[in-house]
Amino acid sequence: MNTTVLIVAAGSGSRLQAGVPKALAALGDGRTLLEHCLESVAAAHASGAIELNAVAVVLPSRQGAAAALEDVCRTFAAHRGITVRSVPGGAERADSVRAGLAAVRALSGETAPGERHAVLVHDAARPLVPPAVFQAVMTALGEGAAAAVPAIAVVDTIKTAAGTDSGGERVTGTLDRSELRAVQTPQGFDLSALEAAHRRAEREGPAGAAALTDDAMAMEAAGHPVAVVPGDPLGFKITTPLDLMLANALLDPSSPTPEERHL
Ligand SMILES: Nc1ccn([C@@H]2O[C@H](COP(=O)(O)OP(=O)(O)OP(=O)(O)O)[C@@H](O)[C@H]2O)c(=O)n1
Ligand SMILES: C[C@](O)(CO)[C@H](O)COP(=O)(O)O
Repeated sequence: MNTTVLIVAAGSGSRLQAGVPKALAALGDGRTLLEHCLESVAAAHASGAIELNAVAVVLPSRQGAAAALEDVCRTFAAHRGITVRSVPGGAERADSVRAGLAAVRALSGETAPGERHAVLVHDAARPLVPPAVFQAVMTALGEGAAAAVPAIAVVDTIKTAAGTDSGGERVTGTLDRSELRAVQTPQGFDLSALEAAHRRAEREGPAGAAALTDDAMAMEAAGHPVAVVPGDPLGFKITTPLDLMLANALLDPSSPTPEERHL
C-alpha cells in the first residue's frame, strides 16, 4: 500500500528541559532525536515493513530550530534517497498533525476510487521503534482496518483521583488493568478517513485540538473501529530526562543489546 510517514516534531519538550526543542536534543552518538527517528523509518523501509512513498516532517516554527531541523531532513533525504517534505507545526499536537496531513496529501496525490493511501503518524519523540512495530501496523491496514495502533500492557495499578478541600488528593476508584493499554506510535490510518476525522474534530473548535492526545481518538469519535497491534517497550516516548538517560544507555555501544537484556 502506498504509505507516507508523518513525523510530528514540533513540540517544545517542556518536560524534557533540554534547552532546545525536543526534536533537536542529542541522543546516543550525538545525532538529534529527529535523525534517530528518521533512521528508524528508513530501517523499517529497508526491511520491507513499509512501502514508503515519502516522509512529511512537522517542525517547530522557532526560526533557529526550524533551520537546523530542515537541515537534518535535507541530509537524511540526500543520504537515503527518500523524499522528505517539512512544514511548520501548530500549538497543540493535533494542530501539527493537521498541518502535516496537508503535506501528506500533496505528497500522495489524489485518491482514485477504490484506491487506498496509508499514513503512519509518528512521534519524533519515539526514536527507537523497531521495524516489527511498523510491520504490525501495516499488516492491520492491509487486512482492511482504517486505523491501527501499537500498544503494550500497563504494568502499574491505575487509580482515578480527585482534589480534596485541603488541597491534597484522594482516590476515587481503581481501573480494571486487564483492559488498559499504553498506546504508542506509529499509528496507521487510511489517509482519507483520517483527514475526514480531523476535519470533524476541528469543527468542534480549538478545545478539540488540546483534547486529542492521539490521532486514533479522532477516528474513534468518527465511529471507526481502531485495531490494536503489539507495540514494543523500545517504542517508549522520550518525555522526561529519565527517558533520555534510558535511551542513551540503550544506544551505548558498550551496553548489552536489547535482546541480551530480554527487552
Ligand atoms: N504542538 C506540538 C506538540 C507536540 N508535537 C509532537 O508530538 C509528539 C509527542 O509530544 P510530546 O512528547 O508530548 O512532545 P512535547 O509537546 O514536545 O513535550 P512537552 O509536552 O513536554 O512540551 C512529539 O514528537 C512532539 O514533537 C508537535 O509536533 N506539535
Ligand atoms: C500520541 C501519543 O504518543 C500516543 O501515546 C501520545 O498521546 C502523545 O501525548 P503527549 O502528551 O503529546 O506526549
